Formats: sequence, C-alpha cells, structure tokens
Amino acid sequence: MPIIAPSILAANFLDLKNECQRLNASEADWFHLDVMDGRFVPNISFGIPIVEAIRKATTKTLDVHLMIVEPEKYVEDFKKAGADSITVHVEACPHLHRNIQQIKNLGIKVGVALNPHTPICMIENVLTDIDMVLIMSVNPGFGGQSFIAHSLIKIKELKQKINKIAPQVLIEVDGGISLDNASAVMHSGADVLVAGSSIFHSKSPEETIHQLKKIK
Ligand SMILES: O=C(CO)[C@H](O)[C@H](O)COP(=O)(O)O
Ligand SMILES: [Fe+2]
Repeated sequence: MPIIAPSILAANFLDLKNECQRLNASEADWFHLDVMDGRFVPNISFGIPIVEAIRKATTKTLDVHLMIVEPEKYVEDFKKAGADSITVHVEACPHLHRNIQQIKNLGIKVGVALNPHTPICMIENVLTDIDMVLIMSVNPGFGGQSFIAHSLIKIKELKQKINKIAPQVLIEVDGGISLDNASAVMHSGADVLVAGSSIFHSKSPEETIHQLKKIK
C-alpha cells in the first residue's frame, strides 16, 4: 500500500485551514510541503511561517521538500517549524554528506531528491545514510506538469540498488502523478506517491486519495 503525500502547493491557500482539515479526515498519510526559493528553481512558493501554521493544523507527518540553495542555513528553522522530514536536492548540495548529517543530528528523517536529469549514481555513496530518495518525475519548480516517462526506468534502477545495500530506504516519487500512472509508478518500486494537482483539482480530493491508497 503506498504512502500518500498530497502536495499542499496545489491547495487553496486562501482556505488552508479547511484544506488541512479535509486532509486530516482523509486517508492521506503525509503532508508534502514544497519550499521554493526562486534560485534553485525558477519559482517562489512559501517558507517557514506556512510550515509552522500547517504544523498547528495537523498531527500527520510534515514532509518538507526543500528546493533551495544553501539548505544548511535553514534546516534547523524548518525543524523548529515542525518538519518531520527534510529532503534536500543533490544538485543544490556540494557537501551533501555534511548536509545529511546536519539534518540527522536534528533528530528528523532525511531525504535526498534527484532532478530528472540526475543519475542514481550521484547518491550511491550516501544511500546507507538516508531515510528516503525523492525521484523528481517533473522538473522541479511548478505543480501541474506532465509526468516524465523515463522516471519509471530510474525508479526501477534505484529499487534494485536499494534492495542490495539499503532496503529500509523509501522511494518517494514527485511530479505529475495521477490515477492514470500511479500503478506503473508503484510497480516500478515506489513507496511514497506525492500528488498535488490530481488530488486538489479533482472533484473529490478525499476520493482521489482513497483510490490512490488502493493501488498495489
Ligand atoms: O515538488 C514539486 C514541484 O517541484 C511538487 O511536489 C510536485 O510538482 C507536485 O505537484 P503535481 O502533482 O501537481 O505535479
Ligand atoms: Fe515536491
């Protein structure tokens, strides 16, 4: 059964309290929070105050996806704001091993994200140090983009590697996930499905989450 992580980026920001309450009452497992800085990615989303506010609105896991440069300057603040896990991008971290240790020392889970063009081998030497790998199945920066088909090959390759050396590491897939492709993503080896538009822009987000949850 997949872990379902709705991406708040696609929620109605004017009615965030209600959106959180709906997710609380749904089968959603995690809240996925996309933080964008306008430097690592060509878009700015939200930051620490929103994470803090959402923390007050749910007891579910807050899965913070940092699409920012120099994450080491902010991870402590995101932990204080209520993050249960922080994922940083390998492309934004020239000292990735150090960044991972810093997040682990905060006592929360740590993930590493890979852009669509970044090969799996870039994280091979830290796989045993982390809790999760996030495979970006769109170019980061925006919700509502189309799933990049090559991601399936990448998920399979990562799954094989993880099975061999770090079977406890979760594979999270993020970008363009819908009821049409979620089954293929799961069969390729995913554990966590992030979905923004396909949940929040559907007729019934609760029902879409329920259908995603049923995927084997
Ligand atoms: O990290 C992200 C974008 O950079 C988002 O999590 C992702 O795009 C989810 O939105 P959607 O399901 O609409 O593609
Ligand atoms: Fe994300």
